[in-house]
Amino acid sequence: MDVLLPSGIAAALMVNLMVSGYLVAIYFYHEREQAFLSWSLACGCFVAGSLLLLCQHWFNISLNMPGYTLLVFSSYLLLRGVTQSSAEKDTHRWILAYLPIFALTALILALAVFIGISIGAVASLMMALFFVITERMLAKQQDSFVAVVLLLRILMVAHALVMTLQGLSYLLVSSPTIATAGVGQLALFSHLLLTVATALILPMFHAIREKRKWIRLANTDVLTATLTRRGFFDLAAKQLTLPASQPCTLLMIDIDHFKPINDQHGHATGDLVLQQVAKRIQSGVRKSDLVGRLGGEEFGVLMPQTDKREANAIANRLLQQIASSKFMGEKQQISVTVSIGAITGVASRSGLEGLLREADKALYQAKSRGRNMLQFAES
Ligand SMILES: Nc1nc2c(ncn2[C@@H]2O[C@H](COP(=O)(O)OP(=O)(O)OP(=O)(O)O)[C@@H](O)[C@H]2O)c(=O)[nH]1
Repeated sequence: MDVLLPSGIAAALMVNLMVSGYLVAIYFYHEREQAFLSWSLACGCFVAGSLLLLCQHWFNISLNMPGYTLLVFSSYLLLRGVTQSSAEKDTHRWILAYLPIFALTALILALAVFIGISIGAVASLMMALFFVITERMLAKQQDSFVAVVLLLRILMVAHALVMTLQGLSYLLVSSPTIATAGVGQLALFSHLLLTVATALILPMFHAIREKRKWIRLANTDVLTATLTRRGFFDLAAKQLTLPASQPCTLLMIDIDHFKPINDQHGHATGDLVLQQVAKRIQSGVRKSDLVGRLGGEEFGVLMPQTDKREANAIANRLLQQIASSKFMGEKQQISVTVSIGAITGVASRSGLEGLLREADKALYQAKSRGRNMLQFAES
């Protein structure tokens, strides 16, 4: 055991140093994405903490406090990297955000020493807690179904269990035994596995998230936060591959006499009205319906599993809600109406192009019949 543990530690330290360098390289390559710096620092802190704990045996001085503080802090940094990677934008300057946790960790460990509890036990249990929280953070994310993330979550849970076991063994066994040394080796092996898997998986996990974020941004209209024309077409085409018997309805909604609003009140007021009408449309349909801005003041709504009767009720309610609302312009309140062209078809049989053509014709009829009305296309 005595021979195995130091060589195991040496291997763990070297792997951690290499992974730390690898992650810091990715940090610079990814335009200083904070998550990679946190993960790199996590490995660095693990190495520094372990070295301090080893040094105290060689130089016969107590370095338990800084050593264990760094080890606990390294597991916090892993968690921090996961939250940074899932946030749209990390607003904290990292050094300021990290300091309180570092100080708190040191304080808790000092308290443990003060009341005579094993510092190794408290540190191990705190690390287990951070691994559990990290696993929970990963589970909450939309991408949790990705196999690689699932593997990472399993490793987090396994490592949390090993750290808990180590913490309990420190608590229950007062002097080192073969059993505690065995748990120590298990913890080291588990840590190595986690570090290597983390180094392999986290960049991939981050790349998947980034790709999804960019796709979402590319598909979202900046002004109205509805889908862009392209996003609407992409998602609608997917929706229309539903089972053959499912009815679906497409609405084309166009604001009436929008040009005079721009001309009289200015483009900024026109933009405000567009935003508010878009919000009204979104809140008037189900979350599962697709709402997109197909042109300047024209919106498309695809409602899966919606027959003509239901669509009629929804569209008429939208007409009535918009006509009775006052929309805030730059200086005054504005009233607008919309015209709606609609078509109900059978999902898999109706191509999107065909539905759009028919709904557009119906919209044209609604406009020419006087506006502020709903017109269904003959299906
Ligand atoms: N403020 C603002 N105006 C826009 C935007 N996109 C398009 N428009 C304006 O929307 C107006 C559309 O005018 P038209 O197509 O003539 O239609 P309309 O005046 O609404 O008349 P009808 O549709 O026939 O009732 C044009 O003046 C465009 O400049 C935008 O993003 N913001």
